[in-house]
Amino acid sequence: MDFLDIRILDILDIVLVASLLYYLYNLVKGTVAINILVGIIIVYTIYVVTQLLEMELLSKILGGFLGVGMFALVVVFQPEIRKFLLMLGSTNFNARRRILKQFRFFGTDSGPKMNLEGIMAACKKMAKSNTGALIVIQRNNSLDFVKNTGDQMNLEVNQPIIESIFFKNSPLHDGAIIIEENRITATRVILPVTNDRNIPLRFGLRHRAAVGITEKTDAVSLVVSEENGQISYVRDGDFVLFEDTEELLKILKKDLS
Ligand SMILES: Nc1ncnc2c1ncn2[C@@H]1O[C@H](COP(=O)(O)OP(=O)(O)OP(=O)(O)O)[C@@H](O)[C@H]1O
Repeated sequence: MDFLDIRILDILDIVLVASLLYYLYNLVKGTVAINILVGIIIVYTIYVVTQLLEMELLSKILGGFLGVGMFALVVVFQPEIRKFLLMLGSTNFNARRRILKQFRFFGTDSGPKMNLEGIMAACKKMAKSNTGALIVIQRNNSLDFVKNTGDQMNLEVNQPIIESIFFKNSPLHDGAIIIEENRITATRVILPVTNDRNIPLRFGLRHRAAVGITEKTDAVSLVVSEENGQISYVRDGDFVLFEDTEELLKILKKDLS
């Protein structure tokens, strides 16, 4: 049968469309654009149904609307399209390296191992003393576009360094730090803040910034609240729940392996 004749290219086609939809969903999640997207999907579904039922007039009207709508979409989604292209263009080569690592026979490690124990120990200590902190760990997408808002650094990650950066009287304590490949590459970074209205009001700008960067990129962020010493972990624009710091360390190791 013809439809069972699936080629490798068809599978690749499906995977590419699925990843495009995933990227798109990540971009519009939590913004008003999601409502517009749902509206378009509804109009398009009605259009397909009217075509199948051969309802000439309605399908012509909807077809015309969708045709003109394409141009309107570019205008309405201009910020999202810009972010999408930025995200695609800034994907660095760590992902490819990681995939290759999976296939490597003799498992020689590429790149330095992340000192997650040091980061967690620092977070625990800062949580005890109610020291606010915002740590962003880069994964595959480059964070260069936010790094430029802060000071470039090149420090190896360890507990005392992180604690001294966020120490209340330190000139570097404001904003976020960026960690890539076990090095702190920027401090005092200003992150994009999420527009998500579902985030509880008790969370201020530090938490909203942690969510914002993980919505726009695949980075993960750790927040220590200055107000109550609570540690939060944010991934893909959502707060990840955990019982204690031991469990959080395990989740982090899994996400960053
Ligand atoms: N866009 C941003 N990017 C990076 N850091 C930010 C941003 N906005 C705020 N911060 C940092 O968060 C700090 C505290 O902000 P705010 O009190 O609103 O956060 P919060 O989420 O209530 O956190 P906390 O529980 O620690 O008070 C600021 O002093 C600043 O260092």
